[in-house]
Amino acid sequence: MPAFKTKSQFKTSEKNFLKVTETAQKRKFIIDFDSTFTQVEGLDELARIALKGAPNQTETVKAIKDLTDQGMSGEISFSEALSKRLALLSANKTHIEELISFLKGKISKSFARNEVFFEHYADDVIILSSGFKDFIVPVAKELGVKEENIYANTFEFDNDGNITGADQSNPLAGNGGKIKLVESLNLDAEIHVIGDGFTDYEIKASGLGHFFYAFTENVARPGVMEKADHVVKSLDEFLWLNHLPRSQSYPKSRIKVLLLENVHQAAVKAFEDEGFDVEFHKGAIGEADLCEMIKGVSIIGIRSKTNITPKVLENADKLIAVGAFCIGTNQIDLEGCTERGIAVFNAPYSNTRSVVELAIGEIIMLIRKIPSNSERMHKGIWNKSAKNAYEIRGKKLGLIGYGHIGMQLSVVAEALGMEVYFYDAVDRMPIGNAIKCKSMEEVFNTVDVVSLHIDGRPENKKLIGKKEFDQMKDGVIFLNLARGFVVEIPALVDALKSGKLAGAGVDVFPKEPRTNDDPFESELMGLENVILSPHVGGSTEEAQEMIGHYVPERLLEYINNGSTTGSVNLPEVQLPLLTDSHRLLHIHKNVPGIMAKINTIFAKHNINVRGQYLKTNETVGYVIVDVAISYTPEFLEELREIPETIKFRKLF
Ligand SMILES: NC(=O)C1=CN([C@@H]2O[C@H](COP(=O)(O)OP(=O)(O)OC[C@H]3O[C@@H](n4cnc5c(N)ncnc54)[C@H](O)[C@@H]3O)[C@@H](O)[C@H]2O)C=CC1
Ligand SMILES: O=C(O)C(=O)COP(=O)(O)O
Repeated sequence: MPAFKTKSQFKTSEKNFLKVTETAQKRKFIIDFDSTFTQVEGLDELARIALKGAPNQTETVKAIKDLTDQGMSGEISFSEALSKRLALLSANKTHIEELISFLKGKISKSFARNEVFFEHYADDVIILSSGFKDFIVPVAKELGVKEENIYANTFEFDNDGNITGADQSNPLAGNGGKIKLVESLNLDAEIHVIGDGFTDYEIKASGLGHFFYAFTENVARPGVMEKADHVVKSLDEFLWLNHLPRSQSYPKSRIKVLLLENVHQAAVKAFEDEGFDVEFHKGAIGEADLCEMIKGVSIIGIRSKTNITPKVLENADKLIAVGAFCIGTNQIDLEGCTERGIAVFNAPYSNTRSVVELAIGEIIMLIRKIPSNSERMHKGIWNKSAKNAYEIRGKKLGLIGYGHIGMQLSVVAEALGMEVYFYDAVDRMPIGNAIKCKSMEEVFNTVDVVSLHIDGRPENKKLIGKKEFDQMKDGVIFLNLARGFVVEIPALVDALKSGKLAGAGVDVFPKEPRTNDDPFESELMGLENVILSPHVGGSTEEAQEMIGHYVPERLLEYINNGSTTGSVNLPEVQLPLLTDSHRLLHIHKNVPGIMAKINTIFAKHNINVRGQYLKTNETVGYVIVDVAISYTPEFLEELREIPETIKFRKLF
């Protein structure tokens, strides 16, 4: 679904609503072009294009960029920066054509998504730039800016179409150009100036502008930011601050997303592309630090090693959603999240295949005694022998836990000629030729290889100990790629040392290092025919990339549209896209009478309901109502004040 509304989705009634909120005072919006309307500086890019392939390209482009920065930050005068830059450029008209098509793809993201503002205020938006009309006009017109409202320099060319300089009669070619130009416009309005440079601030400083907004989506210049009335990370923030037509009900650049444990960059991009304020960390974060870091965060993305504990939740003053970029959610206080109306999502299938492949690989390696052979070889010992080395064909594989991973492993193992037996706490239908067992003990008594694929629910703590190992046949291969705490490590060590187990593959541990810089310790270290791996069952490029797309999609659907598809703790609702209405999302305690209270408020305020959806689970109810836009703040307040309300959001 689109993350923001396009012009056509922004219906008349919504525009009318926004009109009402306008102030009586006429406003004009003076907007800078380079690094504000577009993500880049036009002249720098022109230099890059014109000097492509030239021997001195890198140095010249850098020199031009340095001059741009010096001019923008006020270190040297504007006219000095401009004339020096033009002297370094060896550009002509064909380069300008290339630049225009490049710049059309580099319109700042928050500008591109707010076409509705430019359309609505076409008469009041002024582009004021020390750049050049030759490339600014075709780009700014893309969003509906009127050509007559674009003020900028113009190039001068020689007969061959080469740029020779700037039209010096234009006030914008000299120092203080922007001020002179605004003065000449005689604007009788409240002037709002948006830009990233010192010359933009100077309009306000000269007394001609009323407000200056330092725009930092593309470049943040501290010297300019400290002069600003407001620092805005996106145009959305500017529009929100001024109650102007916009595509985001609340600016995403004010919504903090904290991504931990090196989640795939696709996830970072998904949130950044929509303008969220993203913070990324490679490692997991411990409880004490997370209690601080979580403050002000609306969305957190974690993997298996960051614990969202009750204490963390106590500090999560703004948290709306948790994304587990993995399968397991045992690291999250799900109950606490539900009670607080925080939606939790995971990636239930994306790394299944990766775990299965690792399990198959380990079974073959262990049954052939490759780990111990390999270790000896590294010490120079050659010990060629078939003794106690077997094929997996015809061997019996026992699966404890026959969920997504267990089932897929079952299919692949059968394809390799293994017989599969399984036990699951839930009555699961066998796939292929797998044989369902009534207990773990029945599996243990039967099979040659035991592999655990249960989830990490608290009841599974120490599920496998001495008693269970004793129930297994002698010489069994044992795998744990599920969760470390489900196995009693001392009992596993004893079973390996005594020869009860012929080998083991262990990917998960009761205590795992939080980052790659922390040491790993385990009693399993140094044991014969044991494969230890650093919890990499799901760590493949394929799985991580898939997860990096899948989880943000779920989170964004929830944030943007209210859908809870795939949530592991909130009632699942798949909602239609929101058009021509406002959407109210109300999460409440699931107690009798709550819907009556909600409906009474709707009736009292005579609200025109366009769609209503309700789903409950044991703890909470989630009601979504699409309403016509003509409601009052008092109506919203009354809904919010229903005592059973847990969370209330409004989307448009
Ligand atoms: N090593 C790694 O990197 C990875 C580890 N995992 C772990 O694997 C687990 C399983 O993943 P999926 O198969 O996708 O989950 P799933 O939820 O589809 O399957 C788990 C199955 O275990 C069963 N189960 C739970 N406790 C049981 C018990 N005591 N006895 C018998 N059956 C029991 C459940 O009924 C369910 O059918 C995850 O929860 C996660 O902890 C998952 C992905 C990667
Ligand atoms: O998916 C799971 O549950 C896993 O155990 C994988 O965890 P990870 O993403 O590697 O921290």
